[in-house]
Amino acid sequence: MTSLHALSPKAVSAPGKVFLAGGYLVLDRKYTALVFGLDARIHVCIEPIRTNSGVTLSEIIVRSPQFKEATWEYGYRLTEHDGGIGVTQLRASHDLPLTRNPFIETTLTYALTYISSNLPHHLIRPSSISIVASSSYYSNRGTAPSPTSKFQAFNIPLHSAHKTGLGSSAALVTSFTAALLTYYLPKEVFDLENEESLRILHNLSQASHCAAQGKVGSGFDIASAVYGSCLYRRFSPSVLSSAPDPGSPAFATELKSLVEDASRWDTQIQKSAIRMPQGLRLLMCDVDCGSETPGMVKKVLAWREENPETAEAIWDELQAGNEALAAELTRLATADVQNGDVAEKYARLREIVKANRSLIRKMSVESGVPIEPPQQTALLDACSGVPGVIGGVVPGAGGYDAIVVLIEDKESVINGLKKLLAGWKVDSSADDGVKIGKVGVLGVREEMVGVRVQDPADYKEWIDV
Ligand SMILES: Nc1ncnc2c1ncn2[C@@H]1O[C@H](COP(=O)(O)OP(=O)(O)O)[C@@H](O)[C@H]1O
Ligand SMILES: C[C@@](O)(CCOP(=O)(O)OP(=O)(O)O)CC(=O)O
Repeated sequence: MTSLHALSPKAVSAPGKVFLAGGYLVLDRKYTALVFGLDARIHVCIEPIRTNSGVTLSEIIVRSPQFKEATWEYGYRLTEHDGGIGVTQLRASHDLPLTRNPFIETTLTYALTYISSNLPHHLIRPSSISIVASSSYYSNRGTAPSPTSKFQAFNIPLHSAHKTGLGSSAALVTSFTAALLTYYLPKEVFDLENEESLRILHNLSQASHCAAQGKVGSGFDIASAVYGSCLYRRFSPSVLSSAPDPGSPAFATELKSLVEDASRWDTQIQKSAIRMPQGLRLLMCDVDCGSETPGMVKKVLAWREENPETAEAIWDELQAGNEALAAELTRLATADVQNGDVAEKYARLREIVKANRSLIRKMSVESGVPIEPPQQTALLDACSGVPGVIGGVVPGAGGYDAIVVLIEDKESVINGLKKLLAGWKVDSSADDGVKIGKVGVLGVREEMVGVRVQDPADYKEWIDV
């Protein structure tokens, strides 16, 4: 094997998501989801390995320098029978426990395998990879290492970090895959400016994310990490449920075919179908109380199977409401409606959000799953009463952990919400006995752009620590 051209540092970032409409529905290809990308991003910087001391020939070191003890070292080798690149975690030091990061390990295995099948006669050279995330992915308090720093250091290990639910694993898998492909493959083969490369990135990231999660979800979070805000129709679950296992004979050839063969994928991603009108924005609020998405999904789907008629009526009505929401946002974004009475301008939008919420509550009550539980109803009603707030919903699977509000993009509106939330208490007398904790405004908003190339120099202070 010969070694490739001189490799220079590369950096990439991918956005987190907020699932505005279509939770549960999107699991069925008949229905679609409205997903917004966020300005909270996960950045991955990759460069040739810096030191030769103690580094064996085929080694990739991954670090997440904002967290304590977050270094993962991997040895890699080409396996026999076309099984792809096998990745083995190495012990960074005898004093440290071996903590695994399945998202990194799996993504590395899939991406290196794909790279090696595109460069069969080249050696994959060792590299050093750093991950840096926007602070809003975690609700822990961090400190900025310098006054100009855009990121914060959290003085805790990653497993103690409290996630805010912006889709860290999907943004990580996408930017990690994109960084590896951009770094190792020549620009003629992979280039993030090119639609075909985005399609490859999407398919490969979906495969890695599913394998790391151990389940096939709808994939909306990878779609928005790659493409940014979009209207999303999922791929058929069979596309990935029959995917080959890493290391099995012919894994490399089958993965290449799965990723590249457009006829195997029936995903539909429409970027032009969703817009955010000028003068409006989304605002996320983190509720200090968790919900387990997989358990809720299981229950909702079981109820739907037992009650097909009732479910179908709700699903169809909600799909129509979600389409109306996308259409109204687009109308407001494109038509000449900038002037005029604000209350009148947003009246229809307000009605649509309200009607969709009542259908989500119906879904909750009928299925017995707390998608919009009474505590969130009270919170959303109160937020909707703040001047300048159009309305709000429980995003994605719903539950107790977050709300998203659509508001007029004015400081006074955010201040009004902050004032309301600062004093927000939910009594424990709700029937389910669940007491939600503090509600905080997350400093994130929608962003239309998906994965993008970054300047590696921007991460210098994190790579040199
Ligand atoms: N900054 C980071 N560095 C390394 N790995 C990360 C980072 N943030 C998230 N991850 C990985 O993603 C996992 C969280 O994924 P998941 O539980 O699916 O949450 P989410 O809903 O945010 O995607 C973590 O356990 C870790 O493996
Ligand atoms: C129920 C769903 O349709 C949407 C879940 O959306 P969330 O945004 O709640 O997801 P997590 O980040 O995994 O908690 C499941 C799916 O589409 O896979």
